[in-house]
Amino acid sequence: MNLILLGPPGAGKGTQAKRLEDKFKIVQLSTGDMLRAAIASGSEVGLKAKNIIDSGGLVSDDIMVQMISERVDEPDCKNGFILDGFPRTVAQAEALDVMLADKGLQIDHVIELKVDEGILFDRIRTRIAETPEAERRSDDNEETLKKRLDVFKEQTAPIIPYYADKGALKTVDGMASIDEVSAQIDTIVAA
Ligand SMILES: Nc1ncnc2c1ncn2[C@@H]1O[C@H](COP(=O)(O)OP(=O)(O)O)[C@@H](O)[C@H]1O
Repeated sequence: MNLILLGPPGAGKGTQAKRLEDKFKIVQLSTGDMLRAAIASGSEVGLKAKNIIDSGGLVSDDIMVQMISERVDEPDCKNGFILDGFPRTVAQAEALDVMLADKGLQIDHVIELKVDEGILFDRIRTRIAETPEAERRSDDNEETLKKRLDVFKEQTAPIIPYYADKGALKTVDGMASIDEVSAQIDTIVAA
């Protein structure tokens, strides 16, 4: 089973992806985590990505599509995967369709976690406050947060109608409790 989790920063994609990993023995592919690992390793992609991420912008579609394409080919993805943070632009969504078709794969469910903007600010502010500075993500700060939400609205939100038009989109109330959100997702994937 292959899934896409969609939603703005702070929507709870990572939390739900972890639960889905355990429940269905499929792997979470978080492009944010993959990029942070690339930065930590000092790879060429990491060097290109660092300043972009710290400013709240988006890494180029080419780099991201290549990164996901290679990752999906790894053996641990054979049971299925959860895309978290990808696609983030309509161009990425289109490239994903082509890439998966080439590999003979498909997405089974596209699940949007819907959360009001004010709540997102509160959640991320709490995440910042509760994480010691040394462990904090370099893009978890007030200035970058606003930029990340703006980038989501401008560049990522258009993929919601992209999937809705294909009849592939399921929307979940991301403001419900973590357990309720999981239950809603379970109902969708069981259908
Ligand atoms: N698919 C992608 N395309 C372009 N940039 C990405 C992508 N995924 C992650 N990034 C970069 O990594 C940053 C952190 O991503 P992520 O951990 O998913 O954060 P968020 O908490 O905003 O969902 C993004 O702000 C962006 O700079």
